[in-house]
Amino acid sequence: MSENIFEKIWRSHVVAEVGTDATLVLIDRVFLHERTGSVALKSLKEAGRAIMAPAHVFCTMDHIVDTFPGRSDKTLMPTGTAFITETRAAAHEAGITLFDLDDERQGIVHVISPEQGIVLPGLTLVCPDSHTCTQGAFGALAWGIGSTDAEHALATSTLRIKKPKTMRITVTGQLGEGVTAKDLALYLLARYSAGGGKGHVIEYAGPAIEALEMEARMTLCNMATEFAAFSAVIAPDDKTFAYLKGRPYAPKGADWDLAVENWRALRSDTDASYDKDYVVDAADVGPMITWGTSPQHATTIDGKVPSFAEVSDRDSREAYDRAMTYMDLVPGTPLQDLKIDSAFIGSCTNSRISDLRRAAAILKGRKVAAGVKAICVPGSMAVKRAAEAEGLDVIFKDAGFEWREAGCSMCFFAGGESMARRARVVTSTNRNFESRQGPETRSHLASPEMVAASAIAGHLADPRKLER
Ligand SMILES: CC(C)[C@H](C(=O)O)[C@@H](O)C(=O)O
Ligand code: SF4
Repeated sequence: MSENIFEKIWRSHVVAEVGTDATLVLIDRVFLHERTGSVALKSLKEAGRAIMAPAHVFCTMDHIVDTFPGRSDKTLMPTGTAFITETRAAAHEAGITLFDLDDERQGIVHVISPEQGIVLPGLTLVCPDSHTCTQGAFGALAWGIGSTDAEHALATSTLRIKKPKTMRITVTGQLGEGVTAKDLALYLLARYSAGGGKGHVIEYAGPAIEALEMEARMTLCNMATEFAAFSAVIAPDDKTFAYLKGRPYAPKGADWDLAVENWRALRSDTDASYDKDYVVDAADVGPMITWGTSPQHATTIDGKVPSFAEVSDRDSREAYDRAMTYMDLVPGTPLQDLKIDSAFIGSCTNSRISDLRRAAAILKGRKVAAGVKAICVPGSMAVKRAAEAEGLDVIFKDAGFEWREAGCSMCFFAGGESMARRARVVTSTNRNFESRQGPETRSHLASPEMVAASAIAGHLADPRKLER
């Protein structure tokens, strides 16, 4: 019987069918962070349970840690220190691998897991964090869970879940010059709505996906969460293997050769079927920006703030009006007329070395507009070091950007770091909810190059139009 890639991974992980609507599946890797992982470790201990496979459990400090140079266990978040110190103590006691604040491998969980070769094709990986789907870019089944499920996974190396449905999005042709994976993600959200992937594992396929480098594939898979999907997956290929080869936790020697041989079979059969099957032409995708408070509120940068009539097929009048008031917008305003207060480059969506390189190419020899607060937070300390080795930090700093230590930072106000009240922020992150980046902040999601171009212009701007 023909199978798609999800079904192949699923089949090889089924332990037992439990009841009519749930399956017990084997969990190969668990990743934790100090915000939610600490909760799981604590209650596991209180229940008197041990971790089944500590060698396959990893933990990082990313959400609550500050990203200022010279940071310590003290945090801007008033109760943050306890999360850090308790996670550290619990991780040591449990014998799991911890990427602590002073560890050169520290960074955002979904950035460092691939960097370290912890996620591998065909594995199941869970983390109590919604953007775990990022790691599906490697042909793994990786998904976000709650802290209680994390406890179950830690104690038993299994999870009881309902089998998700499948959806394929085939992207034909090639993305245009200056159009990125982030633009594709926002385009799909605008086209199919933020609920479009609900309950499904999305397989991204087709020539435009095959052409994406691994870091771009991660950006695309990252935003499956905004799509309400269970997860996303991309079949592994030579780019995947080249990325993983030699990574610390990837197999070595003969084991590597055998692994690659097996991984090559991890592709959907040509006659595989899906619950939903969409085809998109890459030529239809342009540089995107969000205008509202849902990731589906996206349009091309040369567009205008839409009228209700233009979005009424997916937004209620109430949601639209609320977004317009919150974002302080007037329908019909060209998006490029919107002045910004802040620019942020970072997060598990767009903080890897290729993201920083593309932003730096725009910033080189230019200055951030007067009055704009601009911040770059590399996704990991490894990304930070790589960027510094290439002199990217100097380009960012010369342009007027702050250059930070790795972490989630201002992707996530709840971690303690914040933009100014009501600031209009152009941001390379994935969530534009109310107050996501600080009290009453107005976030516009975009690619790193659009964030850079907007920081220079002082208003939302098309990176392709900057004069050289
Ligand atoms: C703190 C964590 C549970 C949360 C998530 O799961 O998404 C965070 O990473 C976020 O992006 O809001
Ligand atoms: S960078 Fe943002 S979206 Fe990603 S894990 Fe951290 S808080 Fe969540």
